[in-house]
Amino acid sequence: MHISDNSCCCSFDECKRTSDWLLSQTRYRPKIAVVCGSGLGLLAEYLTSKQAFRYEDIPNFPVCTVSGHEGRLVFGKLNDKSCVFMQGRFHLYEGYSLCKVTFPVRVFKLMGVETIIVTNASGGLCQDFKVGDIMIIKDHINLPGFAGQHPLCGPNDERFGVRFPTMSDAYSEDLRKLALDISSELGYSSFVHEGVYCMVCGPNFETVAEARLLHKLGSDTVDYTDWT
Ligand SMILES: O=P(O)(O)O[C@H]1O[C@H](CO)[C@@H](O)[C@H]1O
Ligand code: HPA
Repeated sequence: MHISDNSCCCSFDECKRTSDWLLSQTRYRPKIAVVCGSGLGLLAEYLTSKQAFRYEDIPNFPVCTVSGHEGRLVFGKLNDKSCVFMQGRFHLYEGYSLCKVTFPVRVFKLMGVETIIVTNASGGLCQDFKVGDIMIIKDHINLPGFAGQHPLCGPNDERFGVRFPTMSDAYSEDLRKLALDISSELGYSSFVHEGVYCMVCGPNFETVAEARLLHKLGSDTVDYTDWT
């Protein structure tokens, strides 16, 4: 059997090297990671006792090329819990491989992170949504994945996870409920929704026909990112 040499540029050892480096540079041992999407980097300012690393100073880390993504990994405390925030993420349309785009998630896993909260600035498809509304992702459609662009394609290293991961409960029901309950307590229910997120490659925004199609397929928002 011929197996093509298309090896992943972010092997277990490479991810481990980055994870070990970070753990040697910080006393934080976060169990929670937050990825800040476009314009949302300010979320990291809520952390106390911050320790920040510029992406270019972290071994093996990609760098941000998109405006609105500062390019820092910020460790700190939120309500006394250790967290790590990505101030800026990586996109396929920047020219990065999916391996590189998802590299930080693998590094977080090796650092001991158990919960990841991803945020993004996406385009609304649901007629009920208004600009600035917040949607909590309950499920997604990985459109590039249907066409073979999937970060889990290639040889599988079981140390990261199983070959065929189940996706029927990809987004924690408990965390979604918590977010909705808190939104309601805060009086935010009119602009906080739950819905289905669709990933595409970008970088062009969708045509009207494409937006209509994605909505008909069951998507409420569309964006270029949430591989990370
Ligand atoms: O998903 P985030 O990183 O928030 O960015 C979104 O916003 C940018 C376009 O405005 C694109 O990069 C799109 O993916
Ligand atoms: N499409 C994809 N990504 C986006 C959009 C959009 O309309 N708006 C912000 N990010």
